[in-house]
Amino acid sequence: ASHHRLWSEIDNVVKQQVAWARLGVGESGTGWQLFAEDGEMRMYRREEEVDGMVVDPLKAVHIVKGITGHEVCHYFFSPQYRYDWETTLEQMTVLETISEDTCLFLQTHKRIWPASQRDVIFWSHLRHLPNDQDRDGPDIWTVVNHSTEHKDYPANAGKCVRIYLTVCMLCQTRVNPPKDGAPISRDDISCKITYCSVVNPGGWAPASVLRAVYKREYPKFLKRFTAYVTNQTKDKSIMF
Ligand SMILES: CCCCCc1ccc(-c2ccc(S(=O)(=O)CCO)cc2)cc1/C=C\c1ccccn1
Repeated sequence: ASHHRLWSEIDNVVKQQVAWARLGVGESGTGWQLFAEDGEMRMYRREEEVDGMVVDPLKAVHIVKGITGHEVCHYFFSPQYRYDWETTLEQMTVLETISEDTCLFLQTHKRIWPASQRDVIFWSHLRHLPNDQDRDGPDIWTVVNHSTEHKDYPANAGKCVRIYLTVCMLCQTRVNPPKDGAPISRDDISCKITYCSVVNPGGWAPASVLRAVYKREYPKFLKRFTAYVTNQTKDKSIMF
């Protein structure tokens, strides 16, 4: 693809995020704390503060039957579906379509009492990392969202507090080929999802409020999003 102005930053952040996402949450001693479980979904966080602000990294691992990593990343990346699954979204603007797999978004999220309303500007990049180079390597589809600046939307100029985030949705598709050589159906596929996020809430917000928001909103978000993809794809041919 023709390289654009953000290309080198995107390439570096994507490589770093893929490596980070592929690190397991290890033994309990590694500081990751399981805080939510639902069926195959496990959600972990680390309690970290920067300048007295909560910036708890989050890592979720989920296994969803009947969908592929390409489908998960397609519905996570594409702006036209976002209002269907992102419940805390108040306003989303595509500031720039940089290439067919890279966009610049401005989002305002609904105010969560007692904190003030937040907005965020981030580039979003969809990438397929095929496993052809190393035979047994995993075939990965990923979307990385990473905060950036935009000259027309300076931080904290309006009513919203600007937040900063890095998010990685990393997917690996598993196929159990049917014994009788029949064509692969949705019963023969599943997707292992690793969702990582680090959000700096910008201006001050009470640690208890932030941790309560994350504890409530992240499990809801991942369950709702994956159910959305399942529902959108169930009658469509498989997008590998
Ligand atoms: C006081 C409240 C401060 C936090 C507000 C907030 C900040 C960031 C974000 C957020 C979360 C996920 C993304 S994404 O994964 O890139 C997908 C595209 O939308 C982008 C933004 C949301 C929310 C507000 C609520 C909230 C918190 C978690 C999970 C879900 N909602």
